[in-house]
Amino acid sequence: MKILVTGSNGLLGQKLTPVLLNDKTITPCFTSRGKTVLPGLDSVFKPMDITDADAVDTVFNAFKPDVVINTAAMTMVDQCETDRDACWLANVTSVENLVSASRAVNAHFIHISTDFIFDGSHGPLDEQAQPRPVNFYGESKLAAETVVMNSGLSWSILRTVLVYGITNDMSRSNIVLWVKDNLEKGKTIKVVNDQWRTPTLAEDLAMGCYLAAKKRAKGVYNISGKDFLSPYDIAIKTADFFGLDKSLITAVDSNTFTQPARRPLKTGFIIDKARKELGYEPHSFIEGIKLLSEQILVQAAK
Ligand SMILES: NC(=O)C1=CN([C@@H]2O[C@H](COP(=O)(O)OP(=O)(O)OC[C@H]3O[C@@H](n4cnc5c(N)ncnc54)[C@H](OP(=O)(O)O)[C@@H]3O)[C@@H](O)[C@H]2O)C=CC1
Ligand SMILES: Cc1cn([C@H]2C[C@H](O)[C@@H](COP(=O)(O)OP(=O)(O)O[C@H]3O[C@@H](C)C(=O)[C@@H](O)[C@H]3O)O2)c(=O)[nH]c1=O
Repeated sequence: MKILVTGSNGLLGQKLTPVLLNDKTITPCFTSRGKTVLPGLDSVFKPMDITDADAVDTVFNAFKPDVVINTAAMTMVDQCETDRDACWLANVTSVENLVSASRAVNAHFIHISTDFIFDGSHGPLDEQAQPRPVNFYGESKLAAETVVMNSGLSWSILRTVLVYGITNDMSRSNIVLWVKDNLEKGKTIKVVNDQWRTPTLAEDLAMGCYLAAKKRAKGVYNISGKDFLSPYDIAIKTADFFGLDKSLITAVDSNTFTQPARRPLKTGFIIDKARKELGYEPHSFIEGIKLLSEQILVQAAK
């Protein structure tokens, strides 16, 4: 099975890499902008900017993937709110490019989506929940889902939530590392206690992608963690785990703590469908940060 990955330098992309390399029945092609950030990948890496339709067509026609896993996106939610053209180009126009190239080689298309397509009025949500985005990033990701659903391809849409983990040279941080970093520096942080998520270990999301690819699963699947937590809960559990000073964490609500882009209040996913149909089973949040802490130690020892 030939699998092409987009955004392979990202958090999910870097976690997908060893999973696919470990399965000798898979011939991978990892792609992202510029050079690969992972050592030893040159023979299975191709630079590919997904907003460049010609580049996408050239790589697809040469590799002829059986399955495509599209992890690439503009994921800085606040930047998406202000730079809407760049957001739409990366998150929607690019998906049109990838879908068109996938059609030419009849590939199964796996697209990664988000809880931010929902309005946060209630949660946790199953796959039938009605989308209503409250920020532009969410609008772009919902538009991308529509492109995929109307593509005529065999497709999976995997929705996830608040991904955390650590890799080399990440283009964005995540809540666990942000909390740990600030508390280690003795900085106070204000953290919301009225937003709700099911935070997702990047390794679990990568496994969900792998399971969907192996089965060429058709339809929408929620692939997230299984603990329903507020960012404040996440911060406290992170501080407890790493033995950091919890008094530096102040609980606030979303009226007092605002970001340029609105966040949906209550999301989080029900993952029963992925469990039943894909055999997906995530780590608990505590198991996840334990794994992350072990990786931090390994990185520090290098
Ligand atoms: N992180 C999260 O909390 C969540 C993420 N998701 C979704 O999961 C997917 C993966 O997210 P995650 O790995 O965390 O995000 P990252 O930001 O870590 O990775 C995204 C990758 O996409 C690449 N990319 C962006 N634009 C292009 C382009 N034009 N051409 C090629 N590559 C491009 C980036 O490249 P570069 O490194 O050069 O910037 C980056 O490596 C995304 O689709 C995101 O919307 C959904 C819910 C939660
Ligand atoms: C920076 C910050 C965040 N928060 C809260 C807000 C939010 O609920 C949570 C994470 O905020 P961030 O801005 O770090 O992350 P955010 O941009 O909300 O993360 C989103 O990323 C995109 C890609 C997705 O698809 C979403 O699922 C979601 O994971 O932490 C605070 O309470 N205080 C703070 O100072």
